[in-house]
Amino acid sequence: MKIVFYGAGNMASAIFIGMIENNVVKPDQIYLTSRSQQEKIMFFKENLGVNVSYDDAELLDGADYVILASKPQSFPDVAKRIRPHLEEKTKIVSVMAGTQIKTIRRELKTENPIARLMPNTNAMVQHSVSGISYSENFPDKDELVELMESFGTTVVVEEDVMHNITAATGSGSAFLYYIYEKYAESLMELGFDEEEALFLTRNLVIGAGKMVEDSELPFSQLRKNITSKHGTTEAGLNALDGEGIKEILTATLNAAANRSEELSQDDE
Ligand SMILES: NC(=O)C1=CN([C@@H]2O[C@H](COP(=O)(O)OP(=O)(O)OC[C@H]3O[C@@H](n4cnc5c(N)ncnc54)[C@H](OP(=O)(O)O)[C@@H]3O)[C@@H](O)[C@H]2O)C=CC1
Ligand SMILES: O=C(O)[C@@H]1CCC=N1
Repeated sequence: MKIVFYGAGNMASAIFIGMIENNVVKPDQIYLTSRSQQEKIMFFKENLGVNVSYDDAELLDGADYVILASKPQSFPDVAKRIRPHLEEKTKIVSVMAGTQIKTIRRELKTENPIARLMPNTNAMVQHSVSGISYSENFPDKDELVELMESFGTTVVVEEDVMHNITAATGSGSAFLYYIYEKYAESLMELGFDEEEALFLTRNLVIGAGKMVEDSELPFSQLRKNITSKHGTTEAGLNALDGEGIKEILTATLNAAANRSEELSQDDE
């Protein structure tokens, strides 16, 4: 199997590191290229044993999969590189937010099978939850799912659901990290110094994550187990509701999903 990544940034590296760590592919089956940051991809070559090249003919020769992992705005340049060398057997997998299958087809001028994947950077620890949608002519869906499940779980969705998946899980961890950042800042306002605030927040998040992983209980029950009648937790939760936590999260997710739609219209 030969898997070629156009783009070796945050998302691509989380995917290939996740795949390698899980032994689903060998490092020498992975080929990386980028726009200009040779140092960065040489680091991956030296530390992981993956291949690196800027020669598109060599990269695409016999490729089973090409992973499109640049920013959507860089895709026209990426397409220019790929177009002349794309072989019929190569399946294309895009992780670009908002870029539609029909746009990828048009830019690459190809009838090759195309899938869209919306992963997240938790791929690095094999915990991405990724949406997948396929072009009609995509063969071997099972092979792709198996590859993608090497770095987490997958849900197959219609392409128009990708906007919501992008918001929910593609961007989702960033929203959670931001809440943790703000939590630590609020702890500093309570009087903890920065080191203490980060230590407390980090361990709180790790512990809560492990509870979610290990417990069969729904979130609501985990919460109820902490909340005494007329106690401190109830007081805090009432303040959270009073500030409109649900509305804030709904607005956050709508803004992200709408931006995905806008990105998809940019390339109409
Ligand atoms: N980050 C995330 O959490 C997620 C990102 N995505 C999607 O993944 C994609 C990449 O995001 P992210 O990894 O964060 O971005 P990064 O900026 O970290 O990486 C972008 C990569 O694309 C490369 N690139 C740009 N132009 C070209 C080109 N002409 N030829 C080859 N490579 C090129 C860059 O190379 P160089 O460094 O040399 O400029 C870089 O390696 C986006 O489309 C985004 O929507 C999807 C889900 C989650
Ligand atoms: O912010 C973005 O546009 C990309 C897509 C999902 C996560 N990062």
